Amino acid sequence: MADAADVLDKTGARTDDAAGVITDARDRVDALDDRIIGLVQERMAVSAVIQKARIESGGRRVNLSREMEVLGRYRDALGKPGTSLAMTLLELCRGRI
Ligand SMILES: O=C(O)C(=O)C[C@]1(C(=O)O)C=C[C@@H](O)C=C1
Repeated sequence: MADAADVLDKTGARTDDAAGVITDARDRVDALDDRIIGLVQERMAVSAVIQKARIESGGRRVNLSREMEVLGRYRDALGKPGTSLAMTLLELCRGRI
């Protein structure tokens, strides 16, 4: 059975109140991460539809001008780390180039 010391240790909190806040908020973070992962998987599937249509029409998998637009949206919304996030998303969606 987890005693109070275990709970405090797991959360890094130094009081029971703080440990309760952290435990509840971590549940919300986990739920958000589940949704984010689901959205990323959905984005990968939609991106695959686009790439397949373009390749089957004789075009290339990658469209750099569109990637610049995507990078710009994330940078405008989230700053420099947004650019890194968008680059990771693009790599997930179209593979490494
Ligand atoms: O929008 C496109 O044309 C896509 O192919 C989708 C996408 C993306 O995942 O955002 C993927 C590869 C391209 O290089 C550009 C963008």
